[in-house]
Amino acid sequence: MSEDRVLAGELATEAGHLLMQIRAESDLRGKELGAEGDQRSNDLLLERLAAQRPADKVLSEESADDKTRLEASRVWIVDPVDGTREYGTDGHADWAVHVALWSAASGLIAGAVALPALGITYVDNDDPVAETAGLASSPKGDRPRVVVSASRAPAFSQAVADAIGGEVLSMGSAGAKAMAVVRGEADAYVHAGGQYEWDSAAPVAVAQAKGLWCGRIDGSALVYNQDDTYLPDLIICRPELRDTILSVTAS
Ligand SMILES: Nc1ncnc2c1ncn2[C@@H]1O[C@H](COP(=O)(O)O)[C@@H](OP(=O)(O)O)[C@H]1O
Ligand SMILES: [Mg+2]
Repeated sequence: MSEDRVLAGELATEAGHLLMQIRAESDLRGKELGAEGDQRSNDLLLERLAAQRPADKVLSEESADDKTRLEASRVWIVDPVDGTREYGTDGHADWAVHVALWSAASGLIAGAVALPALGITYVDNDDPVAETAGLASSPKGDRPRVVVSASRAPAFSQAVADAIGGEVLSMGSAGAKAMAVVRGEADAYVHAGGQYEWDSAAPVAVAQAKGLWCGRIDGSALVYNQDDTYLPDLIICRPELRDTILSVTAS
């Protein structure tokens, strides 16, 4: 495995441990716990990246945007807590830490998504993934599942599910939803209406490495390290579902 990939996995896992510890020891809940977790996870990730990859730039949800990244050859794109709302709510495992590495030459070249409450970190290699029960409430049945945001589901969610003869499943966190598809608990993750590069970079790096199709809802490619980091929609799905899903979302 590349050293960058190993580092991405270590950092996401470490930040996840810190977040679990904060959640266990703190009296804070809700937005306040989310803010505390965001800040301390961000501090850890920035400190470790500065020490281990001093020449690289960082784009983080929780840091001021340093635009020198636009001329950089390597940029780490991190989300210290994805699914902040769920992190702040007892009983939720659908939150994640995202660490991705983008290069000017090749786009996303490393990515890790930690699901700390499940004790799993996924990295963008081609290791087989166990279809263990994780975030979905019941075992997957015969019908395909489309996983969508619990709070901001796209208007076309049900139409996508109908098109593939399946059902809609709600869950928090872009990373958790993408990993549900990686694990086989869902068949597609669709989103529209708003998101940023850090929400999808690491999940997409992992999903692509596991053979899933990733793109925008109009079928175009997801492009990272842009001046405007708004990247409002995406699809992550089993490749054989791509055309059917796009026939709904692209129209
Ligand atoms: N309409 C929207 N506008 C901006 N960000 C959005 C969004 N819908 C979802 N997101 C972001 O995408 C991530 C996953 O959302 P969801 O859990 O609803 O699927 C969350 O990241 P954060 O938790 O890092 O803020 C959330 O803020
Ligand atoms: Mg996020």
